[in-house]
Amino acid sequence: MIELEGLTKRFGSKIAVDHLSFQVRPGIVTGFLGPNGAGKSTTMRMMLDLDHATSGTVRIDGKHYRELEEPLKYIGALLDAKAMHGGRSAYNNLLCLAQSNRIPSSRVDEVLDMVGLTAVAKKKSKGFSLGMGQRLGIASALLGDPEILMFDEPVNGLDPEGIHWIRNLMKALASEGRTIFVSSHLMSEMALTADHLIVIGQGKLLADTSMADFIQENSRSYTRLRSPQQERLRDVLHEGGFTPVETAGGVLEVDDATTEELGELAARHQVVLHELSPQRASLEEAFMQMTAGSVEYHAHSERDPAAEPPAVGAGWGENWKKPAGTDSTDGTDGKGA
Ligand SMILES: Nc1ncnc2c1ncn2[C@@H]1O[C@H](COP(=O)(O)OP(=O)(O)OP(=O)(O)O)[C@@H](O)[C@H]1O
Repeated sequence: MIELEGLTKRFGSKIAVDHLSFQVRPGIVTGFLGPNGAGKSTTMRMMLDLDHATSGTVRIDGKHYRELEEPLKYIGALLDAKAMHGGRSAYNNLLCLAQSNRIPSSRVDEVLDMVGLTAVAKKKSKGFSLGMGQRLGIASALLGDPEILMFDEPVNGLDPEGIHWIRNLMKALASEGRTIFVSSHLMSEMALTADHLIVIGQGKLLADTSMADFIQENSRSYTRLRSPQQERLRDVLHEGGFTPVETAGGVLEVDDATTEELGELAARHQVVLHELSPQRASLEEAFMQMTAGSVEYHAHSERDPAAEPPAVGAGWGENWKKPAGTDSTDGTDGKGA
C-alpha cells in the first residue's frame, strides 16, 4: 500500500504537485494518468525520496521511504531506464545493486530470466536498445522481490511482444497481491492493463476511480443498428418509445436501451437486423470527453475538438465529476476510495 497525504512540490514559483492525497492499493494494477507536465514523474520521485516534498507525506506500507531498512525489498521502481551504468554488463549492473542491498546473487539470474535478457547478460548495457534497457530497468525493479512496484512509462520502446509481456507481468504481479502503480501515455494500453485510475492535471487530483466507472462517467454508450428495412426499423423504434438517430451509412443509433430490448422489439415486428451492437467509448474517448469544454478548447473553437489531443494546461479535466470530498482546489484534498 502506498499512501499520499497532501503531497506538494514546488520548483521555485512552479507548483508541480499540489496537495495530492490518494492511496495505491494492493492486488490491483493502478494506472497513473495525466498530460505532459502534470506532475506524474515528480510524484513518483517523491514516493522514492528522490525528490524532497515541499510539504505532505508519502508512506510505503505505513513507513516513510527513509525508514525502510532495505528499500528494494519493499518497493521496486522503473523510473528512468537509462539510469544504468552503460560500461557494465546487464549482469554486473544487477549484481552491484543486489550486493548493496544484501540480495543473493542467484536472484540476478532469476530476474534476467524473467525479463528475457539471459542471452545478453554479459553484454555492456550501453549497447542495449531502448526496449532492452526497459527490460533491464524492470529486472532491477524486480530484484528485491518487492511487494510494491512502480513503473514510469514501462512500455516505452517495447515492441508488441514486449508490450504484451509487460502487461501480463503487471497483471500477474497484482494477482499475487502486490501493489502495482504504473504511468503511461498509451491510453489503449492503460485500458487493457489497469483496474483503477489516478488522474492528475496541473499537479492536482482529478480522478481516483475504477477504470470502468471512469469510462462510464465520461462517455456516451449507445447501440448501433443496421437493417435492410431501415425505414420500418425507425418506425418500430419510435413506436417502442426510443429516439433513433440516423448516422452515415444508414446506421441508427439508440441511447439508453439494451441490445436485448432492441433486438426483441425488432423480432416482434419481424424486422431483419444486419447489426445490433453495443458501443462503449474507449478510455481515450473518455479523456476527450473529460477535457471537452475546457478553457483551452474554447480558445481553439474554430477547430474540430475531436481532432485535437486532450487539452493540457488551464482547465484540463474540469469536466471530471469528482467524487464527494475530493475537491483539491482548496488544498484539502479528500482521500480516494
Ligand atoms: N527539476 C525541476 N525543476 C523545475 N521544474 C521542474 C523540475 N522537474 C519538473 N519540473 C516541472 O514540474 C512539472 C511536472 O513535471 P513532471 O515531469 O513531474 O510531469 P509529468 O506528468 O511526469 O510529465 P510527462 O508526462 O511529460 O513526463 C512540469 O511543469 C515540469 O516542467
